[in-house]
Amino acid sequence: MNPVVDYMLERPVAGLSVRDLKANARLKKFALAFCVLAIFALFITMTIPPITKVAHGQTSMLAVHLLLELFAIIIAIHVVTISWHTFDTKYEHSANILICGFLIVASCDLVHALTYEGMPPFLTESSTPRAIFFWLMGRTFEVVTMWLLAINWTLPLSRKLSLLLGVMISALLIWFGSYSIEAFPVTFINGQGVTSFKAYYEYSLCLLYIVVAILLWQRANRSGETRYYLLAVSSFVMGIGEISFTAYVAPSDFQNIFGHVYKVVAYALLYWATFIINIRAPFETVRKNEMRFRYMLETSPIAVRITDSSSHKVIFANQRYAELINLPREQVVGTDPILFYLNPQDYKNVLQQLEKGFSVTDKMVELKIPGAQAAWALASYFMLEYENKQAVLGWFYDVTNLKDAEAKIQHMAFYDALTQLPNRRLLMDRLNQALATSTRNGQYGAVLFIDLDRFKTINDTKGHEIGDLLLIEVAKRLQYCVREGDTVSRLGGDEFLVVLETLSTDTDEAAIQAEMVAEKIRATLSEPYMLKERSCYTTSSIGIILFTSHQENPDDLLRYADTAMYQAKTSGRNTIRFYDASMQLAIDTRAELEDEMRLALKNQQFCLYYQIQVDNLRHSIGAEVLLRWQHPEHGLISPAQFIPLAEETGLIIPIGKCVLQIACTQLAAWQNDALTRDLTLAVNVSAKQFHEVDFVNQMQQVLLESGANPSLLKLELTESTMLENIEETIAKMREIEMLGVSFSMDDFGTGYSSLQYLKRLPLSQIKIDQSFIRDIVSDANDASIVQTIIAMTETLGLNVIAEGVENEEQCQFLELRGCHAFQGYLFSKPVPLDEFMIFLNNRS
Ligand SMILES: Nc1nc2c(ncn2[C@@H]2O[C@@H]3COP(=O)(O)O[C@H]4[C@@H](O)[C@H](n5cnc6c(=O)[nH]c(N)nc65)O[C@@H]4COP(=O)(O)O[C@H]3[C@H]2O)c(=O)[nH]1
Repeated sequence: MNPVVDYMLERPVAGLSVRDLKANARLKKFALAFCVLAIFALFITMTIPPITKVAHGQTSMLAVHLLLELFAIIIAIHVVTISWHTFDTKYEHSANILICGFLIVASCDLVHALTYEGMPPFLTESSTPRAIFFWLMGRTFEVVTMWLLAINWTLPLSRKLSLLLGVMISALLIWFGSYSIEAFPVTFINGQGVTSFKAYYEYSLCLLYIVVAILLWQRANRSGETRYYLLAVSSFVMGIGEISFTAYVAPSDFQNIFGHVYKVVAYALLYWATFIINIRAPFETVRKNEMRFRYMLETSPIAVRITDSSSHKVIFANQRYAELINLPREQVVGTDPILFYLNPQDYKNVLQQLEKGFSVTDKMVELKIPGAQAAWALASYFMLEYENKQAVLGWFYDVTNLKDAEAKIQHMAFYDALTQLPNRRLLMDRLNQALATSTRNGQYGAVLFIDLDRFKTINDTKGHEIGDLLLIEVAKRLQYCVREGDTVSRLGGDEFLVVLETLSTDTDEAAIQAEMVAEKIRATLSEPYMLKERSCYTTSSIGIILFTSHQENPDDLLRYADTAMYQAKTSGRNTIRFYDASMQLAIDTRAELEDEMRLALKNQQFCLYYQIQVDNLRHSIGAEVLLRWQHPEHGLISPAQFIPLAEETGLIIPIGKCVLQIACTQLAAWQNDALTRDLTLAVNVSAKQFHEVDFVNQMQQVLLESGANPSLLKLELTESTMLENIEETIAKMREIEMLGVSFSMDDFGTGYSSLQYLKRLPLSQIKIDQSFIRDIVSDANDASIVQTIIAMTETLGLNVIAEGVENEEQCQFLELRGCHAFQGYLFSKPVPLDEFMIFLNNRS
């Protein structure tokens, strides 16, 4: 038998199992058919004249009657006894009614049989009216009992009191029927048959029986309980049987006997109903419960196993257990469970605990699975009696997937997904351990910070896929270069970190050892790579820091190694550098400066100085704006100190925007003053700023917002800025030129100074770098360079201006060579705006 299939049949549908529903449907058909048959039989009976005798002679009639009545009496007593014994079961609500009611019915029917005409005297003489009285009482109490049953009424009495009530009513009726029958209406007249009282009484009973039958039928439909259908049919048969008791003339008439037969049939149905209630139903419930539990076991996602506690062999296992240990179900029974434990001691300990009377719950066990990966289960064990044997019940909740997921999560938390190397978190942990070991044994350790040179270029030019493959290959090579106890990790991007342990106790020796490993790494990483059939090359810059005691902080060690790596990078890449404290100081200062610069921008500590530009007649022709940082602690800071870092960090972009805005606003303001109306303003623009994608838009916007005259604005770009991506630069310069803005090439002469490029660039002016001006009078070389530059600008039709003019000799020299614009301390140093305005006023 398959418990699952079996359970499905027993599964409740609207409170009833499929089986119950089918059985009820069958029973209903049977009941209805039975009722129709009973009516038909009655109809036939009623058409037969009443004189027909069924028995030959009085004696045989008595025997037949007694037999028929005995059957009913036995069943009535049966109902009483079964109800007595099932009083405490779920049918108890009807039990006390049945005890009391059917005890009266049984007593009445017994005395009815004993007082039947022709029977020997019982208490008094037997007679038909007496027998009829007990008959009518029996039926009356019977129909009332059934009615109470149909409406589910309960006698508020105990079992014993219900019995006592039944005995008392029975005794009262027997006494009345035996000694005071005269007080009861006449029911039978010899030779005439039953009286109309008796007939109407029977008709009333018939009606009541039928009403009760209907009520019971409705109850059966509502509850789905089979017994109510049977009780309903029983009541119906009893009811229509009553009609035949209205038709006989002599007690031995066929109709009387036929009525008794109906009663026997009705009682047979009653017996069936009580049998179902009291005998079959409990077994049925037990069977269903058993099936339900089996089903639960079979469909349980938890593996269940029962082992004999003496032989230790499996005596029961559900399907899930068979799946868990990867064996066909039929092979599981008889196996020794200990064979499946990865650590058999686990199971032995469990058995010991159980023997001591303890249960073992939620124990994590690892199971050996034939032909498969080991499984993890959360197991609980209990002692149990199973099929009369002492047994061990084991529940196993398969947590292999959870364990795998846990391992995966742990791996993800501590390992880099691309290279599978320990990540920063795990590295810090290992570094802490290495520091502790080093403190204990006094041996040096080392942190190697490895950064791939030009990895970004490889990534950009060859694609990220190749970049990823390169990182994976680098990880492999790094692991190959170190010992087993050392840690190789990836911090992210192209940065790797190696922690070397147990180096020498001597500093120099440890440094040599660390350098040897670093050199091996450097050489190995610079070997060519074949990635997706494409050859690829890279080198690495390695920074090293040695450590020896736990006083070192892992974060600091990483920072120092990073600094050393940076040092290696600035020393030309593909090199190794040990950490140097002065380098760290410089880096820290830089970092500090960067933070301060951001703050300065926020707090508007940047301001502009103006330096006059004049022509050969010393007339003011314009000015150059030069940035200053008014530091709250360090005073005025020159741009030479912060512009390079601002460029490196990108801060030059917001700073440059700010300069442009102030300069243009100032230019617009000058429009209203005759003294300044014609002055040009030169603004330095850094390469980063100029190459911003929307620089043209920025210019456009700043001009629009400020209202400055673009033709008076001059942007100073260095030669290197212009030559970086020359085509794009030219295009951009042309766009800006269209706005009316002109360009001056700053620091000319210090760079490439190619005539070919100069010709193509939309410049209006060239600014000779002050380094040539400084010694122009004394240095023939500088003099000839300046002369060439001036000649070149003439050829190209460009203006020329000399910066850093500090004395008259320099100025005259330049003038003589054809340079007619000057800027320098000879005229004025860069000064704040108010000073600049005073200066202009004084000059005028
Ligand atoms: N010894 C000497 N020096 C003279 C003389 N006349 C002018 N100078 C200095 O020469 C520098 C000329 O500026 P620069 O070549 O554009 O060189 C500038 C420029 O490249 C950059 N800079 C200044 N302001 C800005 C700015 O707003 N944006 C950008 N991107 N760079 C700026 O900082 C550099 C240095 O600026 P400063 O320190 O102001 O230095 C200025 C100026 O003070 C002189 O007769 N003798």
